[in-house]
Amino acid sequence: MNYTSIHDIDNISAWIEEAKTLKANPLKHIQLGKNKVLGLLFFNSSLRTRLSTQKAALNLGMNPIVMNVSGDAWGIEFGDGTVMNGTTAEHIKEAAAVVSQYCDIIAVRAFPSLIDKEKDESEHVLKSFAKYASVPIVNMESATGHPLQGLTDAITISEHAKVAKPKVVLSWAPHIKALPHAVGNSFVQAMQKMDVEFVIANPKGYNLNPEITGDTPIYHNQEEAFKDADFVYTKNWSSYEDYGKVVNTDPNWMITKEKLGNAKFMHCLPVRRNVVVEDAVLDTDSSLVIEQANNRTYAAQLVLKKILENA
Ligand SMILES: NCCC[C@H](NC(=O)CCC(=O)O)C(=O)O
Ligand SMILES: NC(=O)OP(=O)(O)O
Repeated sequence: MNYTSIHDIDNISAWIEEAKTLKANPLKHIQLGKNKVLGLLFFNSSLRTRLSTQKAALNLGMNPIVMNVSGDAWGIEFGDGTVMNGTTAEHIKEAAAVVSQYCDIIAVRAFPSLIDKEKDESEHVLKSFAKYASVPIVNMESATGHPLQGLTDAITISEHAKVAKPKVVLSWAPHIKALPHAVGNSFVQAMQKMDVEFVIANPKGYNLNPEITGDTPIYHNQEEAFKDADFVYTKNWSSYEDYGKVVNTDPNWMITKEKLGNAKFMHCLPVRRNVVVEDAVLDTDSSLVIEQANNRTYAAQLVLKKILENA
């Protein structure tokens, strides 16, 4: 069993309930991962994913080993039949096979280029690991998805929902850099599986991949979208249409306390204060961001537990 996308969740309510059970008693399955090794390979920066996934492994009695692949490892070639006379020193065929001998599960973080849409959408890094590794693969944020985050967010919303079918808004917010679509995509996919009223708010030119958003309503008017919201999940992403470009930095899309009203604020972190969201939101009880980051441990622990049980 691999965990590479929100679609790998067969029954989200059951997964959420099991994650809550793990959270209540995190060390209950400390024997399950005994003598098993989790390899964490990072092609990009991380704070939460790197630490919470290790913590999850430790809670299951596994031994995590971590590598910053970009920079520390040899440059990995992903192309088939490439004459490797350039900057890459070893092929994914060898790298994945070798790492599989050291690890019982391999977790990978590899962000998109945001330049070559087709290549990013092919998920060539994650898929190559899945193809050439002989052990299960976990996605720690790939070009198009961040399913550990999406599962975390579903757990957090379930914990904080005060009504049977809460209204959840995914809102784009400004940022100075071109950011990936992965977090937004996985959040959309998670909410589509939940019993919530779900809408998206983003400026024109910022619609996410329509194959992912499907029939989820998209508003270009933030105020209208926020009406009666219980949860406002905020994230910047670059344009999908004009792939990887920053086509709008309108500060009026920043989340303020006034706009939020009684809704809870959510963000995957890291967040740029007073660009994406004002201090007045993050520094009050309206913000769930620290609790979300805590739930990363239990989402990862649930995924690792399911993989270990399947092995
Ligand atoms: N893993 C959570 C988000 C990671 C990444 N954010 C960033 O790159 C923010 C960088 C910055 O603010 O400089 C993203 O949007 O996918
Ligand atoms: N939310 C999240 O994935 O954070 P990191 O990028 O710090 O791992």
